[in-house]
Amino acid sequence: YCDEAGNYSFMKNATSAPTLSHFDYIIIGGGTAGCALAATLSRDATVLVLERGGSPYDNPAATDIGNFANTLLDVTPNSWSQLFVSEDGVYNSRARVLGGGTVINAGFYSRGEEDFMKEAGWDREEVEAAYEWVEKKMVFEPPAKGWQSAFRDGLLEAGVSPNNGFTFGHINGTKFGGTIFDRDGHRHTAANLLEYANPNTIVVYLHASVHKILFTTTKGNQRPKAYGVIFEDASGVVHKAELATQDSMNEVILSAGAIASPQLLMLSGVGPAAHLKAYGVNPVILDNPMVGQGMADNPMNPVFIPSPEPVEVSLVQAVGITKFGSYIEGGSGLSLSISLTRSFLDGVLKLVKKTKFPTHLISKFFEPLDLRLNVTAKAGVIIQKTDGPFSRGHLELRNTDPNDNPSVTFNYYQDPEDLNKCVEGISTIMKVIESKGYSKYKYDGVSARGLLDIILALPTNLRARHITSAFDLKQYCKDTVMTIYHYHGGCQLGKVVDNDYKVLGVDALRVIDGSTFLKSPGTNPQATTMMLGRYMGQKILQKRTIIRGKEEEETVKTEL
Ligand SMILES: Cc1cc2nc3c(=O)[nH]c(=O)nc-3n(C[C@H](O)[C@H](O)[C@H](O)COP(=O)(O)OP(=O)(O)OC[C@H]3O[C@@H](n4cnc5c(N)ncnc54)[C@H](O)[C@@H]3O)c2cc1C
Repeated sequence: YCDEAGNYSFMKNATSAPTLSHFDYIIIGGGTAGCALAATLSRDATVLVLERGGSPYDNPAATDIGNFANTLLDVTPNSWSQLFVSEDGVYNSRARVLGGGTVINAGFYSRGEEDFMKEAGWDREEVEAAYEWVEKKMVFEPPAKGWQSAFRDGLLEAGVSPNNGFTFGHINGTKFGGTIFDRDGHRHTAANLLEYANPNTIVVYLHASVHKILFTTTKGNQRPKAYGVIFEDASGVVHKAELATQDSMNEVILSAGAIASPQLLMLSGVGPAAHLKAYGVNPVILDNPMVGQGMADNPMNPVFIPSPEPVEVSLVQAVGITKFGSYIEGGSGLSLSISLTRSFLDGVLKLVKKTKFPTHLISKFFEPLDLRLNVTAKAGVIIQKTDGPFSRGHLELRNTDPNDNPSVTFNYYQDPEDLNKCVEGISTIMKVIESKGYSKYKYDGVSARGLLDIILALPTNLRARHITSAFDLKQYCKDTVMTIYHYHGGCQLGKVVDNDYKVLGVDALRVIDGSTFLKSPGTNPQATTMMLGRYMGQKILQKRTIIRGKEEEETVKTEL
């Protein structure tokens, strides 16, 4: 049921959608969690997936490893990567394509830590089975060539031990993890999980932007209940999809990611009542001040290391899982077009025109550069990611347009513990750079400390630089912070959804995606996000079977 390009027969442009349709489950967002969930639910129910972006199969070269940076920096109006700038002055991106983040990310695949599973209250065996279901379809062992092996050796010399070889598991020490790039550098995405779907019971509409979740209005003490959604196609035509029957099993499920899920809940009337009223959201269905709270983004600080030797093109493969809460990852040989970088940063300038942020670093950066250049960096980049994090912020509406970015504040490094982890992380990176194992990929006489100065001069963000006479790593971490794109929260477990991912205070509505996380799982979250989609899909179907069995029993009894 797919053509040669990989397009599924059940995948259609939303312009062909009827004005009104009915399904057992309506999933908002065909992303990382959404695809896994939809494929699973379709085995025993009718499923509609509404994805605002297009198909990743339309331009296969764009998802190859060599085009990682160019695809991510393409921020033209309908590209797969939607630029946003947080109130912290850090540029960031949101996926806008079937497969979600897995289509534009760095591809590293590593399972979540034990504590994360325990805190979420998940069933261990079913978690294991759900990870395996994902891995069988789209995860590979990376090739571990020259640069990645030298980086691994440097990590071990820097004390991030033991050497745990190749594993998906989250264990302290240094390891190679999985990747969603195959040995030819082709990316496999969450959209591939739809190969598991039942083609007769699932419909995927592309370029279908959901504007609102519809609720039955409350009468007396009755809880509000979701019964459908409104979505707009690429021609601006509005469609409605409703749950097939108003029984207790059918549901609308939000899987629109950590920015859009809290935003859509608010636009549909679920959120802090005063804030919603201020934006004219009507009716307010439920006052829940926790919607949009607990937003977090793990800070990332990079170090670029020009290399005298050629390096392979690699994204994340080796990782150091330190005991002090910093993950050290790296890539090499990234190529990017300077004119695309220019248009990306022009996009940033447009978004921040009227804000407090200084922009001189951006203009200075382009002065010596030829915009026609395509650069393949003979260099490695090593980054530290702070785990957790403890620092948290919030999301607020900026307007009522679901296609626009809401206002997001992450408060990077506000918590001193996060800052300490960064300092230890950067110190470890400096040891890796100075190590014997890494020496082949660093020019003689270049010091790790000197490489940090390069980053201070680059427009890695819009934050002011505070150059002090005595070099201060804490200040360096704050000034050069970037995102590793692992933002999460906004519809957190226990605050907006219960342990079954049902939205508190309303019926027939769940949120299943990264917005429910209390912290970022594992070194990188995509493994656990896809696993969650599969795991919850299975749980929902199990419950459905039990309820249906009971209903059939009741019918037989009544007939007798
Ligand atoms: C550049 C980058 C690099 C990364 N690198 C890695 C990595 O190497 N390893 C790793 O594990 N993780 C990585 N991540 C993080 C990981 O990819 C994300 O955490 C994960 O994909 C989020 O999954 P999700 O299901 O919560 O949201 P998403 O995958 O973003 O899915 C949300 C979907 O909802 C759709 N949507 C939103 N609003 C609407 C609407 N109104 N109507 C209809 N559809 C809508 C979006 O288009 C999107 O497809 C990276 C992310 C990025 C961006």
